[in-house]
Amino acid sequence: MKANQLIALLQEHDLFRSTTLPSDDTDFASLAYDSRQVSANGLFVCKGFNFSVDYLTSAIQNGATCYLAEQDYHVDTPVILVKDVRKALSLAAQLYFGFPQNDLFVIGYTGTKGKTTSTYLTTNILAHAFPKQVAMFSTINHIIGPKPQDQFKAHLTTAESFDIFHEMRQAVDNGAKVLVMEVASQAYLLDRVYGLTFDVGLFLNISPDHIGVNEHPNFANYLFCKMQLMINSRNCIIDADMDHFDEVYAAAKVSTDPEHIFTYGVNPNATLSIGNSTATLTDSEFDLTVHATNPALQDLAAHYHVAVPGDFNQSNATAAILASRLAGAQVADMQYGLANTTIPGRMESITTKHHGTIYIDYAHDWGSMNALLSFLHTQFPDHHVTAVLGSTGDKGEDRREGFAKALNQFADTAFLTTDDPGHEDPIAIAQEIDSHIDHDKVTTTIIPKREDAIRHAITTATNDDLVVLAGKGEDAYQKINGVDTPYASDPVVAEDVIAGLADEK
Ligand SMILES: CC(=O)N[C@H]1[C@@H](OP(=O)(O)OP(=O)(O)OC[C@H]2O[C@@H](n3ccc(=O)[nH]c3=O)[C@H](O)[C@@H]2O)O[C@H](CO)[C@@H](O)[C@@H]1O[C@H](C)C(=O)N[C@@H](C)C(=O)N[C@H](CCC(=O)O)C(=O)O
Ligand SMILES: Nc1ncnc2c1ncn2[C@@H]1O[C@H](COP(=O)(O)OP(=O)(O)OP(=O)(O)O)[C@@H](O)[C@H]1O
Repeated sequence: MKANQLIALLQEHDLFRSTTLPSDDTDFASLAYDSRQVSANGLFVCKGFNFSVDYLTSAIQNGATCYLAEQDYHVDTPVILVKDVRKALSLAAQLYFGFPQNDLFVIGYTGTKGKTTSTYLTTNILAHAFPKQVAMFSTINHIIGPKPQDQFKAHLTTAESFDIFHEMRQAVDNGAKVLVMEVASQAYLLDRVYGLTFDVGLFLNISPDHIGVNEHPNFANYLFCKMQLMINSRNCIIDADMDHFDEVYAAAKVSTDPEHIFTYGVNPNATLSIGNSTATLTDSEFDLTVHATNPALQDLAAHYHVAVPGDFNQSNATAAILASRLAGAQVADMQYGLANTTIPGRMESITTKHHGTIYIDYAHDWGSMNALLSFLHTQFPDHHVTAVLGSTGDKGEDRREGFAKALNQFADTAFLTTDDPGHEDPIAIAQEIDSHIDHDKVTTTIIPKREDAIRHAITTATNDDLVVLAGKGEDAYQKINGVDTPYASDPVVAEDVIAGLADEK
């Protein structure tokens, strides 16, 4: 990467301040933001809340011949000074990896809930339409090519900019033509996708979450960050039924012609309206009606079967239908993809012989718990609903009252237990949830050990009961005192309990 090209790009974005490089003809052999990843003749980027000048010293020892930063650290190495280092890192990564986004149709999902589910649904539709050409960056894992080694676990919902463009380059080199990715609000807060224009940006919903230390200072900032996806997308897709719809639509209109803004939902005025919806305990079906003259959308008026239950998953599926049409998929691809996708830890179900239906679901805030329990309560009003849940320690304290609110409305029994307590006492967290419970409506029992709570819930459930194991999905750990402590995972514990029940044999 030539220094003069980087400087020109930074100037274009009004980010460049000055440099002490002796010549702007310098050619960097590598780029890194972690001192441990620096190699010979590298450019090292100094950023981060916990940045230490020691990292710069060790980067220089490891081969950095220049650093890029917001301040001069007065080390005997040339510097490129910039106004905003996170934005500069994103641009430098795009230049270094040859702007891989230009060879991809990039679809980005934001929303408080449903990003992972919709990303999986879209990926599977597109994988049917364009085999071996679809990359995916989700909270659960990343796919950057068709070989087994091209799939790996994710660390963040949206990775650091350098890693995004690095993986995009690898995906393109492995033959990808489309990328489906999750865009967390933090991605805009921390400029992880700065300078990236999405071909399609989807806004699924918003409810208060991720507000606090190291996250957003308030809801307005959370909404503002999420809305940046609309401003940075060539086509926008928005849930017509969501809170703050008008603000999100207005953000989309800032940079996108209304012809390229699409809406969906049960709302009869949406571009795609969901109707004739039917649900079983384990899946659902619906029809779509098209309210647009755009000829490219007309055949989407069809019948769809989704292999995951929940009315919210019909919304996620419809978002995926619109996004995959814009990427070129046919209705047959959509019908196939939706009918054949399950998402790890999202509305996974186990049907027992005598202990009802068990759901393993990642619901871990009021919005998701409310969506899940209200769906079960409304669709299956005669069934007894039991929930097993805790609430995370060290963050999201208001979730505790939110869970109680959802339980009071839609559950009959709750086993309150441990869920990533961090540095807090899980029993105290459970008691806090319990303090907001209306005990005339919900019977609660606090059982600290999660495995025991699941065992009690399943063992005491009878034929038509619905048992929700909420919050952990397929996580095989509990975050306790800063350590990811091994935990078998909810589905494994549930299967184990069922296997041990005499009447299930
Ligand atoms: C508050 C926050 O979001 N921090 C993220 C941010 O950290 P940062 O840039 O401040 O960097 P830092 O961790 O302080 O480290 C300082 C710098 O020193 C470097 N370093 C460090 C050690 C060393 O030996 N040498 C060295 O050079 C590091 O590479 C880094 O560049 O950038 C890092 C990647 O460069 C992220 O790993 C880190 O995420 C932390 C772990 C995190 O937990 N983030 C959460 C809040 C988050 O981002 N969540 C969202 C949303 C999830 C959702 O929607 O549910 C997500 O996208 O996952
Ligand atoms: N469209 C939706 N509206 C409300 N709740 C939803 C929706 N889609 C999924 N959920 C609920 O939210 C849970 C998490 O879903 P998913 O993992 O797809 O969302 P996410 O946006 O990736 O979440 P997170 O940011 O917490 O990782 C699901 O297990 C389900 O209970």
